[in-house]
Amino acid sequence: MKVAKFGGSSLSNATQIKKVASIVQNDKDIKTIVVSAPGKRCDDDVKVTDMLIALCTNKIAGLDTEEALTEILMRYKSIVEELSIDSSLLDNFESILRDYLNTIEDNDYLLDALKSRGEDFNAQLISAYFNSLGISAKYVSPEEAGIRVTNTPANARLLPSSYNEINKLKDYPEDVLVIPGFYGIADNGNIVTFARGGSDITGAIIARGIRADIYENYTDASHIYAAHPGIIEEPYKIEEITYREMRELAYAGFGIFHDEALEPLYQEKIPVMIRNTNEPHIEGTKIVPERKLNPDIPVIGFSCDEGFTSISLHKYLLNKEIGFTRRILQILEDYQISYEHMPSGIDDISIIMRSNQFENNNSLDKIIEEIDLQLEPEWIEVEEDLSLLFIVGLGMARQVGIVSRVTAALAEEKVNIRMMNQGSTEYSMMFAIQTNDHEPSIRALFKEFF
Ligand SMILES: Nc1ncnc2c1ncn2[C@@H]1O[C@H](COP(=O)(O)OP(=O)(O)O)[C@@H](O)[C@H]1O
Ligand SMILES: N[C@@H](CC(=O)OP(=O)(O)O)C(=O)O
Repeated sequence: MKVAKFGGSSLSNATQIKKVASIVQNDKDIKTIVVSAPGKRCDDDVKVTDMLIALCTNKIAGLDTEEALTEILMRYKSIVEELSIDSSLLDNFESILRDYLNTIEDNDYLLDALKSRGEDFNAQLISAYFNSLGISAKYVSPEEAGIRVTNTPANARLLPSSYNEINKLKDYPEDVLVIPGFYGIADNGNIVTFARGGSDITGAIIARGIRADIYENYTDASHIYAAHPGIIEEPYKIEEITYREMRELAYAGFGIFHDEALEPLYQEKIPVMIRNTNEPHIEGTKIVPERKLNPDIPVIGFSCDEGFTSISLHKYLLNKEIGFTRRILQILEDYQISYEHMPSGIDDISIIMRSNQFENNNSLDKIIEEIDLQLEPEWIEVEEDLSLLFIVGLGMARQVGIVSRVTAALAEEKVNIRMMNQGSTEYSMMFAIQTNDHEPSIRALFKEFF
């Protein structure tokens, strides 16, 4: 039994939805599908999720919402008309959006409720379309499926007790269940979304809950490649990759699969196939607990993510000062900031954080002030335009000379390594670099290792 998740690129218009129907018709093992909101139809298009966010932003700013609302409804109208399904669905979509805009007072919950409709409306219309083709399908809302989550807007976490309820989906008599991705229901009834790209998370949760044999993640790429295909023209196709390797790469830039989606699958050892809706005959990349193919190649992929800020501080005899790190972390906690890495030397320490946490507030300045006041360092330096580069591969463990190959390749491109980190498991190395070195670094490493 399979769970298949179709991403926004696979559902961007009626033509794409027809391809999805054909995949489902040709594979009787697919019993449940999880769907995203319509994605971009071309490079300069806008995802429905982003249109819904814009609608909410206008509402909160007290601006006119009619134009944004109409544009969203037009996206669905064009799909409904081309698929020749009952157009009364559209009236229902409109009244739901209007109802949310008029009744939800808290801005964070309004945003999540509106965002969730992208996937919810798509699931309803896809289910209707499947039935019109003679596929016995049922739309199942996350509430009915039992996806219970924490009451943390835009950052839902599944309540583990949900799995028992989700398991009951196996008993539905229909051939295919169609479940909207990206959100769950909090105990007080609020709609709460996962992080952006979170339909992968719903897919993984459903796969785990019903103990699927395989979780297929359909997108617009036939494989996971060793480096971002937008940077390397003909990247190496990965046939098999382990959960651990994928976790590291997905964390920093491999946007093809959400890093939070691996955890539920890893727990039940459910293999993941990355497949292409436009080329369903290609088998794609398999994410597995242990890989049998190419166990000895040292590096399996490189990823790089932009948007990091570091605070570095220096103080003579810092290493002797008991509680120094704890006090820094306490300051971060006071401002609700999470950190990603903390490279250190005997007299200096750096804290690397995602910069988007400082958007729309001046907490970075306040944190620096607070550190200065409480810890009295000799100097503090802030860098706001950092990227984190990851070199990943289980085969790197116990191999001598990998770091020197990496640093030599980066040196040749005149990339200045600002900080570096390697965990004791030796399957991942992190280098902090300046953002304008992102693409040259990936190209240099690809040339060195593939
Ligand atoms: N290493 C990689 N291998 C393949 N695709 C990648 C990689 N890194 C990033 N991508 C990008 O991920 C995209 C698919 O993810 P996404 O746009 O979220 O798809 P969907 O809308 O189907 O969920 C691909 O089009 C590709 O540009
Ligand atoms: N639609 C949501 C969730 C999602 O997973 O989308 P996609 O499959 O297009 O990455 C978003 O844009 O964040």
